[in-house]
Amino acid sequence: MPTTNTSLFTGLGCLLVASIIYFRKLKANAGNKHLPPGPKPVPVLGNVRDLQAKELWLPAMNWAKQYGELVYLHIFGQGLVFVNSPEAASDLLDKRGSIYSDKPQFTMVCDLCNCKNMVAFTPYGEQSKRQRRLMHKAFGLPRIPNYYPLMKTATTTFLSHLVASPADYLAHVRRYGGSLTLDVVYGYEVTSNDDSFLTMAEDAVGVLANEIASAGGVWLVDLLPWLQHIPRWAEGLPGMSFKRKARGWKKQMEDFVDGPFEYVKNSIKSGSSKHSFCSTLMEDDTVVKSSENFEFDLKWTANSMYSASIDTTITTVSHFLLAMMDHPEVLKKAQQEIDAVVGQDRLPTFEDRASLPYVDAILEETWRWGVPVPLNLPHRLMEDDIYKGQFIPKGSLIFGNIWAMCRNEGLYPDPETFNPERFMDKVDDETRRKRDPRNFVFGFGRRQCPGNKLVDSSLWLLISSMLATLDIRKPVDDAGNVVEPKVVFENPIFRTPNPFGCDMRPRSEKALKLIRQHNP
Ligand code: HEM
Repeated sequence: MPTTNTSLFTGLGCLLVASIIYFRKLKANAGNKHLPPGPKPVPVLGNVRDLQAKELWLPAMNWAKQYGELVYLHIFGQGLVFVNSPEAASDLLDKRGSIYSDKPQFTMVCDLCNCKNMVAFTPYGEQSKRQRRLMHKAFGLPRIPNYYPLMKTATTTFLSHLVASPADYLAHVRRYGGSLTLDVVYGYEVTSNDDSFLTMAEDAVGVLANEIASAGGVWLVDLLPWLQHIPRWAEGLPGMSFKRKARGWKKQMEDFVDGPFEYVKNSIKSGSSKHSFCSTLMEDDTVVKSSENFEFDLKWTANSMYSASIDTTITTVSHFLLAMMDHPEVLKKAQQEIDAVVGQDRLPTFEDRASLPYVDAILEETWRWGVPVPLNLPHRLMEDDIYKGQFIPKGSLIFGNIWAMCRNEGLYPDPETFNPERFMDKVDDETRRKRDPRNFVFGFGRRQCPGNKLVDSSLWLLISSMLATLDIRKPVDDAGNVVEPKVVFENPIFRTPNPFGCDMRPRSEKALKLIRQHNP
């Protein structure tokens, strides 16, 4: 047998032995306690064959229907728990947050690619709490109106780019998401679609979601962490190229973290800085003095917000466009509401929001129907736990099954249909609160998305302005036939559709004038 294969087989052999030991230990710990039900595993490998990288939320939904509110699987002894009901998510991830708020420390992403200080990966403890405090300071509800002017500029710039080159709509959405966050977080103004920070972010976020975290983010080195120490010569062996890849990605991630932060520091030094998350906190002496880790925390926190906002924004806007193309009657009804409340001589503003309930219902239904992060980002259980008589072992990865919650027929009858009317029904406050998809789509407990209030405002302004000024239709080919958008999901974490065709144009001369008036 050639040496290359010998090494691979030795590695797999060790994995097998390690898994047997681990699984026996797990069984011993479980004793006669009952794990939650789930698909039947095979010895040692566990449920490897049940898992798939693409659209895992679809089988996860079937498991939820078959087994109930908690489902347990394992791969090589590593427990995976799917939490399928809002009640269980609240009981475990919210109320028992002190043990359900850790994050898995995968060797590939955290150590080899050095992403361990990005907020979504930091273990639950002092550092994650410090970082979340910084974000809360800048993005808590009372601070959101400070960002309204930036949101307005980003929205009107987006509309004017869109009418100038509608075919490039996806590039404009990317620029919208990236430039708004660059401005809000670093005070940096993007001036073109190929801006260097924007491109850097797009590449780095793409590598993170599609390469480092592909196949759910689990690499052989995550299961056998000692493999991270293989010598350079071994990197050419089959299955061992991860270390060479990680070196390149680590440099890319560090440049992505350092570049925009250096920009803020230099602009503060030269006196040219704009108001932003970083500049506000850097110039606040009380904050600086209160923590010796301040600059480090700030640099990584700023980057985390930047990286977390781009794919999620693109995903949400994509679902909005798909919904509008499929439901012209919804678009029309929203335009009638806007025309009645706002008129056609100006764009909607935040003061109009309370008078535009149908537009709000469209945003809510877009979150619910689109589900940007269907299985949440996994949390890690820090201690053995028991829930309704079921044993959940310490170290299990906990997936909030947001997809199943947003497709819950009790909360949302006919859940596959995009139907904003469901949020227009007169219901009591308690029912309204329970059915608000924002309870789910931003995750849970102490790791819940810290950008949720910001994005609820920024995307409201974006979609209300699009509804006010644009017609959004399925494209038509040269022969006049409607081209159905091809909707394909390949990303393992975000439910981002692959690019699809969409025909957007000003709905009237007046609308075009309005758009041009803001960005001549
Ligand atoms: C467009 C809509 C967005 C959606 C649907 C979304 C959704 C999520 C979800 C599901 C999580 C995981 C929560 C958990 O682990 O329980 C998360 C985490 C996070 N999000 Fe968002 N997000 C969005 C936009 C944003 C924006 C605009 C920012 C920043 C300005 C942001 C910053 C973060 C950060 C830093 C984390 C990690 C939090 C932690 O682990 O402690 N997100 N987001």
